[in-house]
Amino acid sequence: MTNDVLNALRHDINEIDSDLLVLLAKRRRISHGVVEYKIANNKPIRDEARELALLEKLIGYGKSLGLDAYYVNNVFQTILEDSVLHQQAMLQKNLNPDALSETHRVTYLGGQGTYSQLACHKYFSRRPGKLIEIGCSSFDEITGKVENGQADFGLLPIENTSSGSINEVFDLLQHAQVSIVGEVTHSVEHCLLATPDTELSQLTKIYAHPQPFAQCSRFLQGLGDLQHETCDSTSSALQSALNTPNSAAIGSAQAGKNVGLEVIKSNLANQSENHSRFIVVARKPLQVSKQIPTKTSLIMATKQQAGSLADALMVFKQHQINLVKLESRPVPGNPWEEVFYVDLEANLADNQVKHALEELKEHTQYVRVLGCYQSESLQAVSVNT
Ligand SMILES: C=C(O[C@@H]1C=C(C(=O)O)C=C[C@H]1O)C(=O)O
Repeated sequence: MTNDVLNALRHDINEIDSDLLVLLAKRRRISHGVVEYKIANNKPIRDEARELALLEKLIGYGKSLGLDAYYVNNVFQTILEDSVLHQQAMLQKNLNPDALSETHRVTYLGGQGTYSQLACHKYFSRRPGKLIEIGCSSFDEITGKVENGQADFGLLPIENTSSGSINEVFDLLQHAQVSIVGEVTHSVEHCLLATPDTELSQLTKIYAHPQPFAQCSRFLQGLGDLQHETCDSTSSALQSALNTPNSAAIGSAQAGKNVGLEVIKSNLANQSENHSRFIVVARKPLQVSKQIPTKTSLIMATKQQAGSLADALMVFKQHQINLVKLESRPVPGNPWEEVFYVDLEANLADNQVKHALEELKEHTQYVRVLGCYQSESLQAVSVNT
């Protein structure tokens, strides 16, 4: 094959890709139109029966065109997720017109190329307006900037599929005067990043934030006796690796590329599916439409007596409220006392949640609602392929 033939084929591929983008943009605009109907008719945003019918039809049609079911399913699950999350964000904007202004100042840990920045872009890409990013060097600084009005939103990682809950953030939520207004999940692909031509065997030191160290513990054990230096953020780990011979940092391939570091090993995390969930905090709570899946997060301290946690949890059962997370943390300054963080699959505006919170007071020393927000962990419809 000559170069000209290759170029001609690539030209055709480029044209098809552009056409696909035009069609995707058109599909998204039409799906935005559907929101108006759903608002006017008070219908849930998500229609799983429609999604299933659509996927089955597309998979069948795809087969007749020689496209395998797995491929068609994957492509359209991504399109549907985008469509539903965009519609939900539009509905939320409609309900809270003042919450997202023309510009939003968002603060997160570290700077360019950090997982926090990637999650921030993912969350705000679905929300119109100009993004002003403010990098911080600690979680305290993030909530501080939201509390004192220097930022409108803060992004905090709360849990990871490999390393579990991020205790520092749970502890911060006990006192910070902020409300949880959103969540976003982002896949985290840890790589070992070093200056060009550095070999794995030459490394004497690795820089990383404590979270990547925990999430890649098995890979690191296999490397033997290397020095580990913890950094405030992935951005500072990258800078240290840039300035120190025979060292590497743990971060995303993109973050490395941004600063001129190369990937010397990828897929470092203990679990191949490594995802982090971030919460979005603001000064004021938001209202969440009953037409979308919602989470309510609480913090509660049970009474110091036998069975008090079980009694508190029974309240949720009696009101048929599904609990999706329960985390306990010690109370600073009161050794052996615990507070519990609870995520409910429910809307604070629902009557059963209001009644449950009222009853919960009888079984607890205190209860505080941390926020009610749009749940972004969409469960994809399952289709036979
Ligand atoms: C667009 C709609 O809303 C959602 C998005 C869908 C889509 O993008 O095709 C399908 C069903 C709904 O979950 C709709 O109800 O038609």
